[in-house]
Amino acid sequence: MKNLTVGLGERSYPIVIGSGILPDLGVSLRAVAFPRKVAIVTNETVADLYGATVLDSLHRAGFQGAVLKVGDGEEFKSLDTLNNLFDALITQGYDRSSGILALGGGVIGDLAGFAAAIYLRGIPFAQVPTTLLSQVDSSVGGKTGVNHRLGKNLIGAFYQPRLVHIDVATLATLPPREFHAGLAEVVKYGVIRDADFFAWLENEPAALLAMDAEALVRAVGISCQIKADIVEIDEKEGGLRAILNFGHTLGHAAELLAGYGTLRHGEAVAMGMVAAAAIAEDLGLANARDRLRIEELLQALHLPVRLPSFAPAAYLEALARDKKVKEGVLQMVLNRGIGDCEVRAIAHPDRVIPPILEKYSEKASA
Ligand SMILES: O=C(O)C(=O)C[C@@H](O)[C@H](O)[C@H](O)COP(=O)(O)O
Ligand SMILES: [Zn+2]
Repeated sequence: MKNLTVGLGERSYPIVIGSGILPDLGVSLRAVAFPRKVAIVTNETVADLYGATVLDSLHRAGFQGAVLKVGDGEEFKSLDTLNNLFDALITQGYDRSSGILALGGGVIGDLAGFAAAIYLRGIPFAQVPTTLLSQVDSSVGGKTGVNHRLGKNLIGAFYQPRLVHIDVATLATLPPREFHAGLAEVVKYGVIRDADFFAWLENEPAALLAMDAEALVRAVGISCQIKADIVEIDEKEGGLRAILNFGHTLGHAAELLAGYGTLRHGEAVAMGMVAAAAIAEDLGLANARDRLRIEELLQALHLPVRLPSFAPAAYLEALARDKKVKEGVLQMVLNRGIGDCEVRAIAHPDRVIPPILEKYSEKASA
């Protein structure tokens, strides 16, 4: 078991990581003085798998929990779903002395976190992520929100949870595609911040793919520690935090163009990382070997490495709405070799992106 802290002064919170620790959730909530009345936001699938364990753990620790279900899938990360959730919270009498607990993957965490941020102007919130992607990434750092039809995560708030409680044993019930998608964000941490971690991933794909508990706790722990270190320095993405967006610039565009729910977020990030590494290679920040190591590791982890073949103009239009655009100029996170990165202004995406799509999209490899 690992205990980490995201140090944000009065808003600091623990990340508890272990295998088989879901029944201890109530104890963790008690330790952070979480409100007694808890709305457990989840979906049908996760409720069937873990609802009873969570309710039992909460009751044993003296909490009063009730399950509120939302739809399953990225297409439900919307203002409509949020509104339905507010209907339930209001009609079921959740007040300022209540808390919201997100039980599920990234969609649930982002949606429930945003609900907690704005319901009654903010009530306490806890993250109990059950997918790899949410365990290593979205449950930590306080990015909450929903998608807009014109772009991903365009509506949201920074709102930190009081607790992140991670049981890697929940990953056993994930569909393989979902598990593999989460590994993309794990690889991301190695590329942007930790060459040794990247090398360990290259050596241990089998242990990870076999969901060895020790390997999982290690991978989730290192990922969360890297993320916590970055968030502590730059909570609201004024600068450094943008590096967590490595692979996301083209990745978000691909998700949007394919239609939300078609690509898993991690799959799109995997494709986007290879494309970003190719741009880094063209600019002399990294070499072909670095790009190949990233590509080979992603493939070993069963991830796709070529972007879907949409018209370059469609990609450019989506990129123009990227949240990292500053005064009209696209900013991309590019790797400096392996284990380091920087944010670069791309003054002429119309010159940089089409040749990359030419080489790193599905059409190119057909
Ligand atoms: O926490 C962050 O900061 C990240 O950028 C992590 C990303 O992996 C994650 O996908 C995040 O939701 C992207 O946020 P966005 O602001 O680029 O939409
Ligand atoms: Zn991401």
